[in-house]
Amino acid sequence: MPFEWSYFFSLFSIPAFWAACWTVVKLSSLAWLIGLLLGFALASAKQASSRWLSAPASLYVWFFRSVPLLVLLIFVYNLPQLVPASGKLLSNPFYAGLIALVLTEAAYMAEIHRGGLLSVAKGQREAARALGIGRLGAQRLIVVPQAFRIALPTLTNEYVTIVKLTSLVSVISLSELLLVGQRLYAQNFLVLETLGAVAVYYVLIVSLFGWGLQYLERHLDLARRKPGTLGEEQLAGLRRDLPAAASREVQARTPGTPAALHLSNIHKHYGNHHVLKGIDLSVQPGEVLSIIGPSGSGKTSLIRTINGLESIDEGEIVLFGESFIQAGDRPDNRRQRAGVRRIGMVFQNFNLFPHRTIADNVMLAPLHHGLGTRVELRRQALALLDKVGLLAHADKYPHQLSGGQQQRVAIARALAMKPQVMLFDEPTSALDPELVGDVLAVIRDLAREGMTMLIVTHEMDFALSISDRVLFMEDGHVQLDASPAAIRTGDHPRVRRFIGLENA
Ligand SMILES: Nc1ncnc2c1ncn2[C@@H]1O[C@H](COP(=O)(O)OP(=O)(O)OP(=O)(O)O)[C@@H](O)[C@H]1O
Repeated sequence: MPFEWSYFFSLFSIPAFWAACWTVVKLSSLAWLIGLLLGFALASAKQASSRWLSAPASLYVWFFRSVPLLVLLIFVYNLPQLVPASGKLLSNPFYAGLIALVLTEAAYMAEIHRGGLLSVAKGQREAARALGIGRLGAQRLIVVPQAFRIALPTLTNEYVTIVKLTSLVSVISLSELLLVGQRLYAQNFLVLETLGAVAVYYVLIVSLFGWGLQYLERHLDLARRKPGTLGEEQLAGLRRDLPAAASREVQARTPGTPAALHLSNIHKHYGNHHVLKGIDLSVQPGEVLSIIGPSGSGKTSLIRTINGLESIDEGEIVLFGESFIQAGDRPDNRRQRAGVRRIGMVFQNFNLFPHRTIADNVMLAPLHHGLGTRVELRRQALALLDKVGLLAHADKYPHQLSGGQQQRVAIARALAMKPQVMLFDEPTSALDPELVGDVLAVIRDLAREGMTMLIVTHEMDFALSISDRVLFMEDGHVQLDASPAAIRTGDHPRVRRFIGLENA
């Protein structure tokens, strides 16, 4: 029997098919959208620290990924036999189909979202926390946008899967494409022609929406965004409008003012590993301290405890005379968060927010904390970028900058919160040697301005030239706390050997 081409083509002008197309589009889009939201809630619950959230979410995902959609469809459609009150909704095959699809898809999409959430680096959350941004704010501004971009290609693919799965809803008599086709070939037996047309309708829907979602993907792909460097004329125009970047009050060292930081008897364990063994330390306003010592001596651990990124097991940290961190504190509590806002942190790996422009990175935290209007804060951000020599790059994304430039943006980002103390955790360790100088120059300028700073560094010449005091740490203890001059001239063979002032 020859293929009936004229009949095949006539199927594209049948209103029932176009109505079925619309049903498929509505059903798939709603199932995708609701599944997307529900899946995200499930993924977040699955990652929660509370078992009361993670256990039910895991159970849901496990169960609904295991049940075949066809079984679920028939079950949901027949549920009114068991729960008559549900009959109003579920006797409509569209809603019964939608509910079954959402139940299944939410389980799949939860796993896709979870993959996205897991791939957002830990440093992103830490950077948010160091800027005083709470857990919810960090999720909304930093984690979710990045996780969504990562998950989008797989989520797009899931839309295609849903469109095809809607053909199963024909078993509960929804007039979607397959059922319209089946009704036709049951009368005329032109099975191949009819199914051929049904296939074409599906391909049409998948292609149209697939292209739409691919366009969205491309639009969100940061690698494709390449804003240029601003020209001299633009820079001159911008500078005319900028406030001075004096971002904080210089702390006067007058007798009687409380120490900027006072650490007493700080102990820290990682499991059985005793990393900080009773650190006592006072830092006066405007003082610059460099912390040096062999690898594993506890330098990074110490600096991370000072802004609450690590908890302490014993001791207390007092900030400008006010209790800030105590052993046994609930992490990220209100008192700590208020203190953290007074401390700026610069990380070894910069931890810039890759989905935001450079200017947005700098203004994100002050905007979140309501420290000014968007216009004022953008001007302040541009002034800070000018201060660190990066105004021309304000509208670029972090991936367009060198490591040294990224680190200078990270310093500007920390300064935007007008901190009273700055912490630097090996700020130049991840940089090529030729990029180190510019970052150190920015830190040196801050020291000259009187910023209170603690700097973990392996740059010995820098540490000796910039610091009021150098702390030498070894095995969780501060072995020496002395001025650079005292280290140069004093009898400290171990430290002098470490610094390279004496041969081993
Ligand atoms: N999150 C962690 N979990 C378990 N152990 C850790 C953790 N962070 C650090 N440590 C351990 O604590 C010790 C001190 O680490 P820390 O990073 O503070 O040393 P450091 O002096 O900064 O070293 P480096 O100069 O190499 O960065 C090391 O032995 C390290 O392995």
